[in-house]
Amino acid sequence: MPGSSFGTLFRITTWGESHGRAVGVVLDGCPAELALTEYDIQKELDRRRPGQSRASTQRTEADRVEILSGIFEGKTTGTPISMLIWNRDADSASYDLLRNRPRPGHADYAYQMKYGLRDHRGGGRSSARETAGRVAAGAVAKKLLQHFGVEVAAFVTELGGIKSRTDSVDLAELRARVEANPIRCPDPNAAMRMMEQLDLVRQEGDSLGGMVTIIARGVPPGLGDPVFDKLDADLAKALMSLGAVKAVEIGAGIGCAGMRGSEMNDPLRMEGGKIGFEGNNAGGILGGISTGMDIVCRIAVKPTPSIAKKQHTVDLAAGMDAEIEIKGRHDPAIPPRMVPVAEAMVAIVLADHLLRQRMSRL
Ligand SMILES: Cc1cc2nc3c(=O)[nH]c(=O)nc-3n(C[C@H](O)[C@H](O)[C@H](O)COP(=O)(O)O)c2cc1C
Ligand SMILES: C=C(O[C@@H]1CC(C(=O)O)=C[C@@H](OP(=O)(O)O)[C@H]1O)C(=O)O
Repeated sequence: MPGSSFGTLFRITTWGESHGRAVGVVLDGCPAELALTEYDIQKELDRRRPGQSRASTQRTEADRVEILSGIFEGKTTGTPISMLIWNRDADSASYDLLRNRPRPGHADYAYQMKYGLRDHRGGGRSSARETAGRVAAGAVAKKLLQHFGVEVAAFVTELGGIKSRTDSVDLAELRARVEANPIRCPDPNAAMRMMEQLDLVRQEGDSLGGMVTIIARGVPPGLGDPVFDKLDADLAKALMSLGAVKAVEIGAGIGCAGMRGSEMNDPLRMEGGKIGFEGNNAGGILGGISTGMDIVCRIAVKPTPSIAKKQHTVDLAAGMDAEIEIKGRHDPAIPPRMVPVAEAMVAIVLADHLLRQRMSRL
């Protein structure tokens, strides 16, 4: 189905709606003989699952994965891997009054303009519930990357204007600190202040935005393409394809505009017989191709559009101005929930390019 698939050799198609029976993914192109268990998938889905803290939507879903195909006796078979996650706690009645009233900031109006009709219960395909399929496929990508010594970790670096300091360089330690608090910020002081701010804003019926950083370590040099399917271009598309992401930065990102060449360039040098770089403003990518340095992406995530505060909208059936009060269960801020989802998208792009790179040289 056009618009539902992503990737070239490691290709995913997600399916399902937030208030339909289930959501899921078909992953085609994963090589055979990759050791893979249900637990590998479940542990990533558990990180994404809604309803885990007051920083998240109160919709409670177990999100147990059912693997329908592509795995035999703990290994991938090389055939399409199909995975299903049931919807058990959709509260569709909370959307009854919104049938003809598009939510400001959400996809409702544009979605209706595209298809001419719309299942008004939840965001349908534009709901973040769709990302469960991406995270399931991302878990397979992570397993494949592990085989090549590549790891991916994401964390919240800013929420509601509160910025964090991140000094840890060890990804395992970083990950432990990220999972230690519901904000998923590795700086415990900043995380505490972010949560206080979030509690205040939630009480006012409002929401917050923020920034998420994603690091990929151990990526071999040479992944990507010099034109069009540049690694940074594919990462930007993957991350921008997530709801609420409004900007993607690689390395120095937007800050590069104010720098001089002598500040921006990362000089090369020999380090113990190997070639290295003195800095990483490039974010691990030059000319669309990985350099072997950490790949560093930052995404700007807008405040959750579905807020409890009364807002102006229109009534599409009556053709009149109207007011809207949203009663459903929504994330007061998206960045903490974005962490496993952004990791999954980066892992999928890297897995795709790893497989492509194996075809580009004898
Ligand atoms: C992980 C994640 C969780 C989200 N949670 C919510 C939510 O609870 N309520 C909501 O209205 N939007 C939520 N969104 C954002 C909407 O899905 C998104 O704003 C909508 O699809 C419109 O897309 P756009 O913001 O990119 O224009 C979430 C997005 C992500 C990625
Ligand atoms: C259900 C999830 O998050 C949902 C993301 C979402 C949205 O509009 O993006 C809206 C809410 O869902 P509902 O359709 O029930 O109003 C959130 O609860 C999930 O992530 O699994």
